[in-house]
Amino acid sequence: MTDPSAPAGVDEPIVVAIDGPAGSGKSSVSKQVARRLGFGYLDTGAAYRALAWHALAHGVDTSDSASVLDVVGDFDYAISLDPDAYWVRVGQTDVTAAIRETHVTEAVSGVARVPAVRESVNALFRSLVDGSGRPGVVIEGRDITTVVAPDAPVRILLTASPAVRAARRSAEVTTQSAADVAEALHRRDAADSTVVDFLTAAPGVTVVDSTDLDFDQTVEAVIGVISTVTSAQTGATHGR
Ligand SMILES: Nc1ncnc2c1ncn2[C@@H]1O[C@H](COP(=O)(O)OP(=O)(O)OP(=O)(O)O)[C@@H](O)[C@H]1O
Ligand SMILES: Nc1ccn([C@@H]2O[C@H](COP(=O)(O)O)[C@@H](O)[C@H]2O)c(=O)n1
Repeated sequence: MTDPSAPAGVDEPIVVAIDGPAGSGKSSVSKQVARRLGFGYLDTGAAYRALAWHALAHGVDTSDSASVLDVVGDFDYAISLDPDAYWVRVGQTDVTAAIRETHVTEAVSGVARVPAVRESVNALFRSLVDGSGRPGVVIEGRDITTVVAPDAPVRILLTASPAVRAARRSAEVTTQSAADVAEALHRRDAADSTVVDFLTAAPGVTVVDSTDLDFDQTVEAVIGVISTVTSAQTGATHGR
């Protein structure tokens, strides 16, 4: 993602890397931050979800790594980085809504724990950021601050208490009981956190805890972190 020989700030977008557990607000907050700043928005979880959808469509057992790898070859994935026109496609099929369905959410952790899958999608994420054509990109997921863009100028761990995250997710889901929603959310975090650590901030990563913040306050908090970091860098560039 970083070409050290390129003059800073000329061609490369400013990368805002955001990680956090399920239901912490990564996608909704990142999308709004991107809108406010005129940046692109990259939802990395969508790639894992789309691959899980693709594997299920081929009748694959997503807990079996070898079977998952069998269907990676014809996984034709595309995603929009426009926060006002978000879509996800596999081949000619728009899967934007389908990848949020419960059966896909339940299968996604199996796909995400395959190392070759992670390497492949991480390379894709970096090329999407580089080719965004935007002054910056907000990219969110689980390992963005640590693996995908560890050298990003802005790195944030967005978190909230488990109870608050479960309550927010439960408010969105009408087809399951609150207890079932909470259980599924915590089960997915437990599975995912065996692969990457998104519960503790890596060195240099700023924590934004939205437990006691509403949505707008959380967006402001993230924009505040971005402003602080970018103005400090501008000051350093100008010798201040
Ligand atoms: N600070 C906040 N206060 C209240 N609601 C919030 C806040 N942040 C996010 N939300 C709401 O919480 C819900 C979950 O947020 P979102 O889907 O963005 O989380 P996420 O971290 O991307 O989850 P997942 O990883 O499961 O996709 C959404 O309905 C969102 O609008
Ligand atoms: N950087 C990432 C992003 C996501 N995952 C996996 O994808 C699943 C779905 O992510 P959402 O953000 O859309 O909920 C998530 O549960 C992880 O299994 C990942 O591994 N790394």
